[in-house]
Amino acid sequence: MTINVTPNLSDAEIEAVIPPGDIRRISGHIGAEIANIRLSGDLPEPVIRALYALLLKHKVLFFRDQTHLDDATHEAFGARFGAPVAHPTQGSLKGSASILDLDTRRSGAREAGQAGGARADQWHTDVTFVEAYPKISILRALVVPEFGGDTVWANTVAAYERLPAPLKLLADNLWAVHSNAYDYAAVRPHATEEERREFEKTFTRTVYETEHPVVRVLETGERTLLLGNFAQRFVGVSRADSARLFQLFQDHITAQEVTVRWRWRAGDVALWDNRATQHYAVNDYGDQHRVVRRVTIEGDVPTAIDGRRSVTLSRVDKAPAIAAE
Ligand SMILES: O=C(O)CCC(=O)C(=O)O
Ligand SMILES: [Fe+2]
Repeated sequence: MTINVTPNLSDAEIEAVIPPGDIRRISGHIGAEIANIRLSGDLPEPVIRALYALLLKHKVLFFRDQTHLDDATHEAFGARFGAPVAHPTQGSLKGSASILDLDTRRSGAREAGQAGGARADQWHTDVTFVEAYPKISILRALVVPEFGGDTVWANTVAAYERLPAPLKLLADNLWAVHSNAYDYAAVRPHATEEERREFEKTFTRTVYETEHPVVRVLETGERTLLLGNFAQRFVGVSRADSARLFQLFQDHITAQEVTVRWRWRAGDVALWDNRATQHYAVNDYGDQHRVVRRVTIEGDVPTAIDGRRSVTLSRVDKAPAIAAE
C-alpha cells in the first residue's frame, strides 16, 4: 500500500517511532545511517512515515545487514513510498516490475546502460531525461568488491543554498535540456565498437529530450539544483557557454562538503531522495565482481520557482531502425 506522505513530521513524531540513538549522521550536510530496523513491505505505516521524513531531512539513508531482502521484498519495501517504475529504456530484471540489475559480469553491462551502466562513474540524478523522473531510488548491495566500489552522494539542496546570491539568481533563471543520448564516445573514449553498439541498442533505444528548470522547488519548499550528466545544454545558451556554466554549477554540487561516501557491505541498502541528490559510483575496483540492484519510485513533474513545469521536447523511438539492421 502506498502511503499518503506527510512531509513534515515533527522531531517528536519521528522519535516516537525511530529513537534518536538509532540515527547516526555521517557527514555535515547529507546522509544518516538508521540502525535496528529490518526493512520489508510490511513495516507499520508510522515507521514508513518517519523514514520518509528522515529522508527529506538527510537526503540519503543507509541500512546495514538487510541480507534477508530479495528482489520481491526489496520492491515491496520500495512500494510503500509510491509506485515502483521500470527504467524507461533498460527495462527491469525478469520477474520484477522495476528492478535494475547492475552486475559488472553481466554481458553487455560493462559499459552500456544508465550513466555508464554497471559502472555509473558519472555524477548524475537518475533518469532526468524524462519529465517525471523517479523521486526515490533504493539500492541494495549483493556482491561487494574486497576494496573500492564505494558510492558518493551530493546534496543538491545544500549546494544551492551555499551558492552566492548572484549565482543563485543565475541558476534561478536557467533551464536545461536533459537527454539520454549523451555523447557516449566523448564520455567513454576507450569503449569498444561492441560496447558503443550495446549502448545504442539498449540505453538510447528511445531518445528523450526534456526541458527542466535548473532550480526545482521541492514539496518541502526547498530549492534544489537539477543538473547531472544527462543535462546537455542550457536553453538559449550556446554549447560552449553551456559547457562552462554546467561545470561551474556541477563543481558546487559535487563539493566535498556537501557529499557523503558509503563503503558498502553485502546486504546494505541505500535509500535516496533522487530529487535532492546526485550520485557517483567510484570506479576503482578493477575486475572485481560487484552487483547492486535498484528499485525506483515514480516521481512527479518538476516545478520551477515561477510555477512553470518541466516539458518533454521529444521522444523518438529508434527501435525499429536498429531491429532492421
Ligand atoms: O553502482 C552504484 O553504486 C550506483 C549505481 C547507480 O547510479 C544507481 O543505482 O542509480
Ligand atoms: Fe544512478
